[in-house]
Amino acid sequence: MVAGLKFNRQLIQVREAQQAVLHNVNILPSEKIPLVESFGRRLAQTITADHPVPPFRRSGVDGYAIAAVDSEGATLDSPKSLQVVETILCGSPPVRPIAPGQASRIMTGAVVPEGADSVIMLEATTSAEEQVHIRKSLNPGDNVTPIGGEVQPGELLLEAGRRIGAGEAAILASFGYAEVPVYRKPRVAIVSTGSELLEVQEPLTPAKIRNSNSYMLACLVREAGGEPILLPILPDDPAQVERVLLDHWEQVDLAITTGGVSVGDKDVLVDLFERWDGQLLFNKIAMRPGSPTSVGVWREKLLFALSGNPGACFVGFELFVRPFLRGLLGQEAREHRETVGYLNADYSKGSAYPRYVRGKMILDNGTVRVQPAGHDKSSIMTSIKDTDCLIYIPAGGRGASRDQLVRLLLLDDF
Ligand SMILES: Nc1nc2c(c(=O)[nH]1)N[C@H]1C(S)=C(S)[C@@H](COP(=O)(O)OP(=O)(O)OC[C@H]3O[C@@H](n4cnc5c(N)ncnc54)[C@H](O)[C@@H]3O)O[C@H]1N2
Ligand code: MOO
Ligand SMILES: [Mg+2]
Repeated sequence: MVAGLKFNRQLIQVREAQQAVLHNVNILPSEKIPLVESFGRRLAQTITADHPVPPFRRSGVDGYAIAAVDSEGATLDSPKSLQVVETILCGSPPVRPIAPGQASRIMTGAVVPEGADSVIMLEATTSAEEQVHIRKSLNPGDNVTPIGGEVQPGELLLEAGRRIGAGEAAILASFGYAEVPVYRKPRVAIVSTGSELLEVQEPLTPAKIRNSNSYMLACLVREAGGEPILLPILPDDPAQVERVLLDHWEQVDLAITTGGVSVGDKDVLVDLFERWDGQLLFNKIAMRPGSPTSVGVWREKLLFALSGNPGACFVGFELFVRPFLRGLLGQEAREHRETVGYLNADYSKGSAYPRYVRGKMILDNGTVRVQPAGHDKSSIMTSIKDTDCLIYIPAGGRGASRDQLVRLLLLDDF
């Protein structure tokens, strides 16, 4: 990019910008971690079943294992009596097969013995000495889960790229993955720039504000499966920003800066882009907020220069950084899930560019409605906490009106 860039920017569409970013995805290497620490991580390997579940014929109730044919015609008033040959507890295989006229006492989760094809619940029996009286007729298979009844050997259980949560952890444990292959967490440097910024612990002084973007971004990075590396706030000095970023460049996979991307005298990232040896992918996007959001490739890594305005910073992360992180973590689907919903209030601000308005979904008796944030200016930070979707308002003069159906980008990570 050449000097004069500040005022000479080439506008591109959001989709083109996203594609330019995603073009630079290289899936991260994998590592093995203990299962107990794997929550929220992304599987680096497809998991298939190497054994059936259950691995043995399993009783679903406490009662007696029998051959169903031996219970034929049994009722409450005319029970069938069988000889009890064994008690089968969980964790110990049965030692005696059932012969005609015989039964074995059995517990929920224990192995159904040879010769038995069903289990009668304890409550439908009475017993005396070595005898059990069956008071109900059973069908073969009643209360027995066959071998492989839940999972057959060779079945696909979990695809690579999947986020590990409760259900995935249960599967991994069942199949013996004490160590889980996951993609390494992307390490993300976060640098807020701006000479007006104070560290969180500092008292307010004239013309200053505390840095909130770094902490917001650190949460977003974590939520997306990355490891945030918070660097100290930096003043509007491009040489210093360049030096600090380069000092950390080896140890990170990407960097996010905030602030200094517009046309102010001290817009420090713009000045950095004029002096660095990187390649700018774009510096002006047809969107609100965050039109000056810029992304470049620097020594084979991406630098996401997000706007300093908190609202624009948030939207910039969602539209560009999160899809990129999904890519690094091996996910096929990198874009946000979408749905549609009815606007719960007029949104009368028109715009030359499409808008991504912070919204909160309301599930109203099977209908999705969406409340646009009351304070949605890009400088507003307090409405971010109530945002679970971005409302897409197409470019145009009139915005959108209450009850109009609008596109929604869901911000949950699937
Ligand atoms: N003449 C023009 N002025 C502006 C334009 C424009 O096109 N022409 N664009 C506006 C838009 S749109 C945006 S968005 C902002 C972009 O600003 P920058 O990315 O350069 O960000 P800064 O100027 O550094 O800061 C903007 C605002 O955000 C506050 N800020 C910055 N960093 C933080 C932080 N870490 N935590 C909390 N708040 C932060 C900063 O104090 C400013 O108030 O430019 C418009 N101007
Ligand atoms: O595009 Mo700026 O991000 O509106 O405030
Ligand atoms: Mg500025």
